Amino acid sequence: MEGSNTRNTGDAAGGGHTAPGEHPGHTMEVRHATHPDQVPGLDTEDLRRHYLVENLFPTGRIRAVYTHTDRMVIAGTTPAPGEPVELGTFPPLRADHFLQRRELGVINLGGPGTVTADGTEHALDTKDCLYLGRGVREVAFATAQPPTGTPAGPPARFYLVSTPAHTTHPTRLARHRDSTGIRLGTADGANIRTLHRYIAADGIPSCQLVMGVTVLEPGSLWNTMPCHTHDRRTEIYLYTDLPDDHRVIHLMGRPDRTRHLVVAGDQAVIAPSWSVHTGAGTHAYAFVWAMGGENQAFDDMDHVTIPELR
Ligand SMILES: O=C[C@H](O)[C@@H](O)CC(=O)C(=O)O
Ligand SMILES: [Zn+2]
Repeated sequence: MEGSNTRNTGDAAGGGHTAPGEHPGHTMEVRHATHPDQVPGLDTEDLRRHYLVENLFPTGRIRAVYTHTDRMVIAGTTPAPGEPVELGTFPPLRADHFLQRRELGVINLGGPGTVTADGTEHALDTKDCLYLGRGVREVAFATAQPPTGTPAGPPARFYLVSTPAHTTHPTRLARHRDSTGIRLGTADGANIRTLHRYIAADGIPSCQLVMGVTVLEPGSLWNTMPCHTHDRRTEIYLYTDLPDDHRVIHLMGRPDRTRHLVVAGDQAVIAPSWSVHTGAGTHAYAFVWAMGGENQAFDDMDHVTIPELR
């Protein structure tokens, strides 16, 4: 299959020049939407090329993926100590700045970090979530300096999810340590987990973005089982806190024609509205889930019973 993943860097779309606000090291890959009838004909590599996002957290620069599936953008960066990474803009957006027509959720998955938005610095610890609304112009990500005399810890690692926005909502921070979350699952189902809803109808207000983190208990392996689809929203899972030598077996596709992707930590999977999105790890893990689309009604799901899966 040709032409579905267009590399669209500053060079490709800008005719060799870099416009103001575009950072030469940053990249934005554009992925087209797919039809569910394509899935049964896709082999492992094709499935991964369309739905899996790897290498999302380069050091000192941003890698972004723009999917035409609900026009969600995901991106990641690992700022080197002392060298903030500016968001800027990307040629495929044809925007003066990233948030000109968009809103953004940011979750830090690494050590302590900061996000500076139009001059205001926000400190984000691991799993804290910052919402930036439409119209914010200057955004920079940094690894926090350790207090003098203390050795440097792991760098911050920022995961970004953005959707188009029709109006402005205020910047807001949700702290992981202040969130009690919702306990779900059973020991018999090997799926005890805590779901933290950050950007949502009952959380930080947004235009369409819904975003949070689910953390599995040690010994629990399954997320979202029984699983579901939601025809009014696309959802993207980013698996994290998974040791290097472990994987999540992620199920996707129409409920009666599933396929699987073998996913490592810090990789993301795009689930179009027709696709289930569930998985079992060879080890416990956490994942960031983010949705965009027609509504924000979290419970607007079509549940799939376990025997219905094929
Ligand atoms: O539509 C909602 C999403 O699939 C997730 O929020 C589900 C989830 O985090 C879980 O069950 O652990
Ligand atoms: Zn879902």
